[in-house]
Amino acid sequence: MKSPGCTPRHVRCLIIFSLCLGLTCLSGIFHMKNKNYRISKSQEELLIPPTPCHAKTNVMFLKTHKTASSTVLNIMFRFAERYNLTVALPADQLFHLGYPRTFVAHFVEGFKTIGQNYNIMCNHLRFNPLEVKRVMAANTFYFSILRNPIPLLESSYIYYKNNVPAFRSSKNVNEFLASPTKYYHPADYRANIYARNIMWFDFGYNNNAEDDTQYTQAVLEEIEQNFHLILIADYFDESMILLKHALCWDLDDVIYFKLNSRSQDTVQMLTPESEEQIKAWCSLDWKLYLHFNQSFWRRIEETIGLEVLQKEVDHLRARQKELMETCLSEQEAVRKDDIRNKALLPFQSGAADILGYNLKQDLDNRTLRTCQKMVIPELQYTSYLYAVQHPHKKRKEVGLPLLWTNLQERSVQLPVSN
Ligand SMILES: Nc1ncnc2c1ncn2[C@@H]1O[C@H](COP(=O)(O)OS(=O)(=O)O)[C@@H](OP(=O)(O)O)[C@H]1O
Repeated sequence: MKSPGCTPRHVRCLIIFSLCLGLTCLSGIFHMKNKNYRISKSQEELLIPPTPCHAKTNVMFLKTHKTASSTVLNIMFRFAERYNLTVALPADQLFHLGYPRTFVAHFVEGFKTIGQNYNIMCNHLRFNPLEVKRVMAANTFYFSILRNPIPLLESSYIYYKNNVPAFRSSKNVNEFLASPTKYYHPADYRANIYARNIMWFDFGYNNNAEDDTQYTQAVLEEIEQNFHLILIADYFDESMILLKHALCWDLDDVIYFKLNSRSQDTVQMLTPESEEQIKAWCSLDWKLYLHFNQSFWRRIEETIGLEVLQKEVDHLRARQKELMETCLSEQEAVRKDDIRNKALLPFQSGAADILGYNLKQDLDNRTLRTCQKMVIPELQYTSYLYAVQHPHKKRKEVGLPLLWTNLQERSVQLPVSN
């Protein structure tokens, strides 16, 4: 017996409708492959399909100093190349966006013609939200990275030993910290920024301000409003996983080789007194770090959870190891004098021996290109991207041999030496 109103035409409609529904579900499943999905517990329990997310391509990274930020810049540049994105690069011969001057839009190459159409911004600058917003699209994701001020100050001391008056005039980092005001003179304010609360300064605030609770609280709140995410360099791998989720990127987008690190013999041991002194001398940075270290772990607990985090960190490390075995002659960074290809020599500064990498000799062209991008230091990569994006401008000079010729910059794949 047929149910009322169930004519052959209705049956055909029902079959067509079911087919469409099936196809829609199937296409959804294929589309989901290799993408990240935020699955909340309730969704899991109810077996509701997770909401897909789309990789964010408008991203601003505030590159703070001595915080593993060169490694992050390398990740950002590789991502920009992968998706053919426009990077807000420093104008003319500069390698930073006007630092230490407060950022203004015209520090960006091509701003007058390109306007508010840049996708990625990640070279050093002193943050100034209104001017950055003139360059970056309205839906831009803002993030930055902080490091424990104790190892950070030691790192700064060695790296800026010759440039910063307060460091130059002291014998070593412990002597400086025993009585910082003896070496840190207010008259040298500009040249001394790396010697006190450098992260506070990079975020655009006064690094010599009085540590007053109301003021610091207001600054922390403002940073929370301006940035979607603050990473912690001391938990770099965990940071990369959190970033990957926040941006809906693939794991391979956040695989990295550590860049801009020092040889162990150029690291000075801090005394316990010096460590305590840093917390007081750089109390603004100390507060900044404590606050965002706490929110970093809270964010992990509220989003991916510690268990998933650990699994993904393990994946990241396994993939990194695999890539190191593919790319590198030695399975680690080497001292500056041991870097064979001088085109891959990182910028050297102060009393630090900044390490770099040697690539394997017999890599095929495609692998070689991938490996070169993993190890190319910040200045060389900035100069290269600038030449690609602004072919009619004079190339930024690094003073080292070129890794890629001009032809290759126009994406012509030719055999290259490593
Ligand atoms: N992945 C990862 N994890 C942890 N730490 C890392 C990582 N990558 C770089 N580094 C360390 O960061 C220091 C360099 O920081 P920056 O690249 O920000 O320096 S710079 O301001 O751009 O010159 C430098 O610290 P020091 O070696 O203590 O000087 C690097 O060793």
